[in-house]
Amino acid sequence: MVMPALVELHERGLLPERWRLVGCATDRWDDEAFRARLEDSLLSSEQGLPEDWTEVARRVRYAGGGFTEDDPGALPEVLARTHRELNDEGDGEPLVVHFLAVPPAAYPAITRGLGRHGLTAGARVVYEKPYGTSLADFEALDALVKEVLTEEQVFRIDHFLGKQAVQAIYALRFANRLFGSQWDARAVEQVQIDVPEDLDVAQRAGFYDATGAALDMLVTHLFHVASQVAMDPPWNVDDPDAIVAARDAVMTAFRPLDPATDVVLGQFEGYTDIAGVAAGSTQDTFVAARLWIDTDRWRGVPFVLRTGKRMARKAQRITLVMRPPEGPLADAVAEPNTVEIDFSGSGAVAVGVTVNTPGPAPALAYAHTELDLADVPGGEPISAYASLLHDVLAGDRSLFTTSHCLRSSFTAFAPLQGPGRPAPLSYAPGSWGPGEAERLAAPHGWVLERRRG
Ligand SMILES: NC(=O)C1=CN([C@@H]2O[C@H](COP(=O)(O)OP(=O)(O)OC[C@H]3O[C@@H](n4cnc5c(N)ncnc54)[C@H](OP(=O)(O)O)[C@@H]3O)[C@@H](O)[C@H]2O)C=CC1
Ligand SMILES: O=C1O[C@H](COP(=O)(O)O)[C@@H](O)[C@H](O)[C@H]1O
Repeated sequence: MVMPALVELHERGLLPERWRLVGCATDRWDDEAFRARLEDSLLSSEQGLPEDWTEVARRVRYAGGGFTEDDPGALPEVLARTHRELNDEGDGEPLVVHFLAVPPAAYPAITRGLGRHGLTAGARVVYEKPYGTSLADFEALDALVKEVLTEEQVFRIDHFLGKQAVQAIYALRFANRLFGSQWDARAVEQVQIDVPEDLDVAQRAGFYDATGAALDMLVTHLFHVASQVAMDPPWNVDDPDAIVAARDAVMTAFRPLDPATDVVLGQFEGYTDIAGVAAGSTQDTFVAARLWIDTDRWRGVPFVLRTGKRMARKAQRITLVMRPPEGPLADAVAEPNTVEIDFSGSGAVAVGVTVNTPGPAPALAYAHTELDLADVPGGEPISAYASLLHDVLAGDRSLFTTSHCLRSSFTAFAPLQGPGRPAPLSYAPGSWGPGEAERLAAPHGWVLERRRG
């Protein structure tokens, strides 16, 4: 994720003139071996190898031997050398960004190590999600991070907040009375945030079996997308503090999940046969949850969230299911109106409406239409990671999460990690997950699944 984003920024001229990438992992490769690995992974990525790969590769360094408090491996020495190199190339103190794209269990040792080995001065540190693995673990990590770093140095990333169409919600709501005036419990019956994935977990079985769908995706990405949909209007969309405050406020109103009635977990058949997955693992690879948000705007409206691996297809969609009409045609309407945001890629906005069928015998029909944001003239879509990495370099924190917000999301999530956690139900690979999840989206069902089969 990080390397393609860096290459994207480089190709668009959005990186500082003098930049370097220092990779750090346990393997004791040299720079050339690391470059070869990056080259392979870029070649097999959607983006491909940049035209000026030689120029990019020239800027890549590698520090092996891992990095912990007790043993920092080669990182301090390679960073010091790189620093000198950059100073020789021009004026101005280089900015160091430590990007922790590692499992959450590694954060405490790395954080302590950054402090102990003198690598924090003037640096920014990006923590991947999940930032903590439970409420207690989050609190411990948060206290440790605050001992070592100032809040201005910390960037807790959740790349779904950087997706273009997740950000496009502001324009939809706040620049269009048509949508903005309907964005509440009076008009909306249900909100669906549906992120099925057809992807397997075999490439990252160790991480995945220690994490599971609910921790990997629900308390992180899906809760954050829910907060973007549900937030009250910030006092100024151009003020990062206003956005952060609006997101924090709505997350405080997330009601703790009730696992007995509002959560269905699943595990795809064959999961425990994957190398790296513990024998008899009860880890979830699917989660569907009904979240209640106790604000005046949303009280009584279920937010139904769903994601899972090896499902029927990949999609990322927010659907506002609107309440039925009142008046003379109320009984003739077969399908609810929908306002939809496809937040994969550069995104799309769609509506489902009831229209008249043209012809001699007028009848009502349901029609669905979609506006691809990539077709908006002048658009130059940027990937979520590139956009967020650019924000880190610029020091813009509006799309990064705060401790307050993560405390609220782990508090709402906590019941699912207690004794009430339901056992995962089995589902067939290539399906939409356990049938039991259907009831959470009642009465209309999961819109994405119904429409696309
Ligand atoms: N994969 C994805 O699609 C996405 C992942 N993320 C997040 O990124 C992070 C990493 O995920 P992913 O890359 O899939 O996970 P991996 O299991 O593939 O781990 C990535 C790297 O972490 C290093 N690592 C593992 N354990 C430790 C440790 N104890 N100390 C130091 N380094 C360690 C490994 O280095 P080595 O091989 O040297 O041990 C490995 O190269 C997670 O927090 C995940 O939530 C976020 C968005 C998308
Ligand atoms: O963080 C993660 O996100 C990916 C999905 O992200 P996308 O933007 O590439 O669609 C998910 O597959 C992975 O399990 C999770 O760790």
